[in-house]
Amino acid sequence: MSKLRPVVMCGPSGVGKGTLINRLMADFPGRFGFSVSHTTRAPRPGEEDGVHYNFVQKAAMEADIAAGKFLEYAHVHENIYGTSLAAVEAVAQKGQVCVLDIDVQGAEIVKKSSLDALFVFISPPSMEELEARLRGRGTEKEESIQKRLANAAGEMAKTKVEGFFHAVIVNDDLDRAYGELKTAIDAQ
Ligand SMILES: Nc1ncnc2c1ncn2[C@@H]1O[C@H](COP(=O)(O)OP(=O)(O)OP(=O)(O)O)[C@@H](O)[C@H]1O
Ligand SMILES: Nc1nc2c(ncn2[C@@H]2O[C@H](COP(=O)(O)O)[C@@H](O)[C@H]2O)c(=O)[nH]1
Repeated sequence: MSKLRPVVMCGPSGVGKGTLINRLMADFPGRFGFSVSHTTRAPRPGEEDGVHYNFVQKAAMEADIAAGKFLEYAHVHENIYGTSLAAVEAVAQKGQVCVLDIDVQGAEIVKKSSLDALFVFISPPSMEELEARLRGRGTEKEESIQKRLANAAGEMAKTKVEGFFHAVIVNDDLDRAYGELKTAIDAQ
């Protein structure tokens, strides 16, 4: 892996984006840097402010958006999520390849930005398996699971747009999917 573009990871909630990203970061220590997003959702048990997300109040995030501090932001599952310019810059400053885990709306904005990124979509093997993973993770209340499943179809529709994603990877077997992710990153 020589000089690499930032990697934008998309896919429905619960498909395994975070799992794949964590594996990539663990396998290549110091090579990749995670873009720590801002979100107005509440932290889950075990999530650390400034590590998994910057957890912020809605009014503060809206003020920062108005001040032009975000590369992209979107309303996702009834919360606001966004990538600050500072988050991407912090990774670049360390000489690392920036990895963004964002939804499709955010990816559309990044695509139009000056960030020349590799766009990867992670697909579930089936909706039943996606639901099983979301439930199995044990982080969401029923209402949130339903919202995330309802939004999944819209996210997956974007894979039909010719040329938007450089790679679409079905995360059925984790080892195989991870191998495909590395190949896609290497092939850019
Ligand atoms: N290939 C796989 N086979 C079975 N389970 C998997 C696989 N990949 C991930 N999982 C499991 O699915 C659950 C969801 O994974 P993960 O949290 O990485 O999803 P995500 O796409 O990052 O979700 P979100 O967008 O909500 O953050 C986790 O419990 C994870 O261990
Ligand atoms: N447009 C953006 N989407 C983001 C960002 N950070 C995360 N996300 C997406 O939100 C959903 C839900 O995440 P969760 O942590 O609540 O499960 C997920 O699919 C992410 O891809 C962001 O900065 N911008």
